[in-house]
Amino acid sequence: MSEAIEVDRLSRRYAGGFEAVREISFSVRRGELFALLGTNGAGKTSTMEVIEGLAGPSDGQVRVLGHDPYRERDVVRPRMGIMLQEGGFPGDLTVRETARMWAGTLTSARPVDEALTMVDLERRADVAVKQLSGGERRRLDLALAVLSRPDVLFLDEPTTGLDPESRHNTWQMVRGLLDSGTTVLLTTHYLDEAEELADRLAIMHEGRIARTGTVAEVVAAQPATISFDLVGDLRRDQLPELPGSMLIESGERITLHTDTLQLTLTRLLSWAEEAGVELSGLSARPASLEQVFMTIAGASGAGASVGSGVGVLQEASTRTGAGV
Ligand SMILES: Nc1ncnc2c1ncn2[C@@H]1O[C@H](COP(=O)(O)OP(=O)(O)OP(=O)(O)O)[C@@H](O)[C@H]1O
Repeated sequence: MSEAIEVDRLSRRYAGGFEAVREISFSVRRGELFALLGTNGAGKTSTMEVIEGLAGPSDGQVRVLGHDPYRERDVVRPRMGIMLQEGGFPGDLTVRETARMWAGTLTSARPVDEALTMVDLERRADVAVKQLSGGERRRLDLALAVLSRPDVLFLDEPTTGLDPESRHNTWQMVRGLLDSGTTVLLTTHYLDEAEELADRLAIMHEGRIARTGTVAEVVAAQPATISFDLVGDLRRDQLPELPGSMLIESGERITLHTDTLQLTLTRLLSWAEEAGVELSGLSARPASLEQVFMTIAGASGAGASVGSGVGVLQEASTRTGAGV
């Protein structure tokens, strides 16, 4: 069996009938890091809780390592490591005492000092938890999550509050765990973190999965951007027809969104060469994960459907060759 986590048409409704998760499906292969991204309130935590076996699904099915994580929690829980957003441990215990206490609940924990070293907390082992900084607490939460040598590790916003060096150290540690075969399900608000770590990802919005795939696949579905300035004698109505691209004029700046970056750029540059025009401030770049995210987040605000890709932009623009 190569799938560590299988989510099949999962829905979760809260008391009162609000549907926080709406028929989502995805799977996570063994040894893979899958990132769950989304706007605030998109349903990431509601989804994670069901996969972790903390709540049952309202509809649909979840399997973790081939088992139902809610009904067969006794079987699945020992093989999971869960890093919660708030660890909630007593502040008067030291870091080492806290880790020892947690290790005492596990059947085959790794040595406490090894776990503290993994998260760079060994020098803080004798400090009371209440004296730790926010970032150090986060790292303690992570140490506790890996104490059981889990097959499946759940990381809920693991680097929130960490300084850049600690973030990079955490990423290194997660890569090490992946190399040793651990499967990781990550939620994060940092898109660079997903770009760094995720083999595949899903972007959730309003309870549904709006996009899923590798970072490259998700980004490829989003139009690329070409921009330049209208300066000197150059006017918008002189520009050539560029089929399949969408033009936005903002002051002197012209921005083109296109699904065919190479073709559109070639046509634009050929025209500029023939016409003897210098395209001042020219830049051409593929879409970023951030643009995909913003399109999804903005789509609902503009009344466009998620998945239409450029719904928001279309309202404020025209297509080249049709009215320019
Ligand atoms: N116990 C609950 N009862 C009712 N509604 C809830 C409950 N918990 C969460 N919700 C609602 O479900 C929706 C999804 O919340 P959830 O916490 O899963 O989102 P999220 O993607 O994790 O958000 P964030 O990024 O802000 O943590 C939100 O509208 C939230 O208000």
